[in-house]
Amino acid sequence: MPDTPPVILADEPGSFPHSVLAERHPAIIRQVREAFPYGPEQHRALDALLENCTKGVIETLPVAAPDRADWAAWGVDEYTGRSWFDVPWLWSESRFYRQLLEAVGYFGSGPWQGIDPFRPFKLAELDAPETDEELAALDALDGRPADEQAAALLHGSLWGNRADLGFRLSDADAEGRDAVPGLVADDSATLWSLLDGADTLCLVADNAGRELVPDLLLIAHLLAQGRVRRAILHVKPYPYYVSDATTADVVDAVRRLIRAPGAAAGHGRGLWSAMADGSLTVRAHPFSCAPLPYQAMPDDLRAEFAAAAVTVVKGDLNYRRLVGDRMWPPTTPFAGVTDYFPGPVAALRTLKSDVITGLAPATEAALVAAEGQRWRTGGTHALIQVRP
Ligand SMILES: O=P(O)(O)OC[C@H]1O[C@](O)(CO)[C@@H](O)[C@@H]1O
Repeated sequence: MPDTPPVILADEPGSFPHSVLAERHPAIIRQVREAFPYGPEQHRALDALLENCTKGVIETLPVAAPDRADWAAWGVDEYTGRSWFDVPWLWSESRFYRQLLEAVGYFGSGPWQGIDPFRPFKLAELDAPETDEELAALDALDGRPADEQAAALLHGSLWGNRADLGFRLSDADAEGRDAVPGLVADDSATLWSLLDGADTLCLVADNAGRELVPDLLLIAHLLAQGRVRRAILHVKPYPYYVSDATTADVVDAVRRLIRAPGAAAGHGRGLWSAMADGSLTVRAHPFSCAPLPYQAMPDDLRAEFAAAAVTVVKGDLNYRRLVGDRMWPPTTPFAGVTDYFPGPVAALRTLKSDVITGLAPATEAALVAAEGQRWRTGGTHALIQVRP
């Protein structure tokens, strides 16, 4: 493991992490409030959270909260009573989403129990004309050679990460902006060598909607072609980071595929059967919503990743958790910072935060020359990095 820089905090005004806590989180509260006919109790709690998350300190969860023990294990005693801006950014962001669920009664015993506050946004994405277009493109792909199909589906899954609802709240133009040289690292040949004839693929999903659909299509293709025998799809046990996929979102996405005209429906039916016969399994491990890097993963999850031919980790947040949420020099080897991971691991991510490793010196120099440091957070670049 190379020399380790400190974890990222959000205490520097003008920095990206600071803007997430100071601007993005209040914007998310406003959007959620507008999307539901909540009662006075939820409105009061959302008001309190709005005040607390920018000016207050981290508070405890109610005694009856079902995940109090998890949070105790994840360091809540150390951080309670401290400003949101002074604790590790990874920790404060996760806690914010947990407190938002508390405010809307997601974990309570009342009528709002289990109501996903982000569902309207996720469903709007599934119903968007862009989703129709992406699914229609599958018809043309169907007659192409298997390798070409696989490469297109891998890139669909990768760039699907750009369609991230939380991201768009604060950078509405990001999706349409020109992607200067797209891929800043491309280990896809190594990824294919790990996938070919693999027994088990673990895919750690990120966002629902327009990212989960291509993730599922990639899995459907790999299973149908017999490239992998089984796939395990890790989703979040509860709503998180606005658009992160839960089991309910998997169901919505598979049903969306089945309803679509053309080739998409066949993939949807294939996924439905794969879930029925166990060749596709969905897992929702509590650690998937933990405010900690994967290096701190519990033994049962470690054993699961160790047994996979490769674990594909999707998205920006999972990348931060994979390499540690630290300002590594960009040329720090990816293999070094992931050497703790219990099996082969691949990251598929568009760049939406400062964290980056594994760049060639010439690539970093070209990015800086063209864009200063904007390439780190703009969502216009992507990477496929693999540690076999
Ligand atoms: O959906 P993703 O790709 O994990 O991105 C999450 C986004 O949220 C952030 O954590 C900032 O809030 C960034 O890492 C990223 O922009």
